[in-house]
Amino acid sequence: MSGAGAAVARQMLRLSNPEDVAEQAAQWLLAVALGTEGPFVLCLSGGETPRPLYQRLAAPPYRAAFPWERTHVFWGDERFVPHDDPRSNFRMARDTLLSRAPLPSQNIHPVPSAASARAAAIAYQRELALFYGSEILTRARPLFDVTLLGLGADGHMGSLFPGDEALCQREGWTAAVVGPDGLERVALTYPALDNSRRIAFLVTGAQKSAALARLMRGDRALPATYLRPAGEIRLFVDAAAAQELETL
Ligand SMILES: O=C1O[C@H](COP(=O)(O)O)[C@@H](O)[C@H](O)[C@H]1O
Repeated sequence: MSGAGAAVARQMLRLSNPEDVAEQAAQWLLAVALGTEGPFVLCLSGGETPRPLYQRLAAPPYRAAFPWERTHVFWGDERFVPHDDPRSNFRMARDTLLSRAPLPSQNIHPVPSAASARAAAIAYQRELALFYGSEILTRARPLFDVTLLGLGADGHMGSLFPGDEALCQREGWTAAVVGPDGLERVALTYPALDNSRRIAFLVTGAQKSAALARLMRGDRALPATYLRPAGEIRLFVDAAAAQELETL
């Protein structure tokens, strides 16, 4: 696990439904992107939860207002499947956002295709280091301006699952992991995720309420409990996901 370290500022926005979550997250992302000088480096989450956010960013008013030409996108994790596979996190972002927004193609940095998940993880770390300009991360100059993350009902975030040995990785920025469903994946590890200026979780739906309550209780089995980014952690949460918080 990452170090327990000093407490990190967590701010939760409780919203009515997934559409409100997407709208508030889009407004916040736009404000952060416009307030960032030079390249705006965004690490995307996969799965289903961010779909409405990505669709919103690719539509008015965000499409015209967002500084796409200086935005670079990476992924916090990827399933080890071809980019065209319906399970691909790249494909979800491409279909909802990247094919619709005027983002220069050289600013899109998917987890590379490779012969194995391990080779993909190594190639992805190389791509990240090339972009960052160093193989050594410094918190004074974070790799990502914003990292988006989701929370699985089983408590995973990105492709870091409770109990996985990748949680103990202190040096490498990426890892090849196998999820509980047997699917191989490429995950960013704590060294990379923590090298974010800000982390934002999008958490919607009743099926996430137990995991969210565990996170807010500081459950030590949850990978998200150990995140220590350079700045804040923001949680955009809908009412269904928040329902178990009342019992805390
Ligand atoms: O497998 C994954 O799961 C999480 C959560 O996905 P969701 O569909 O419940 O939103 C996601 O954040 C991650 O990127 C993805 O690979």
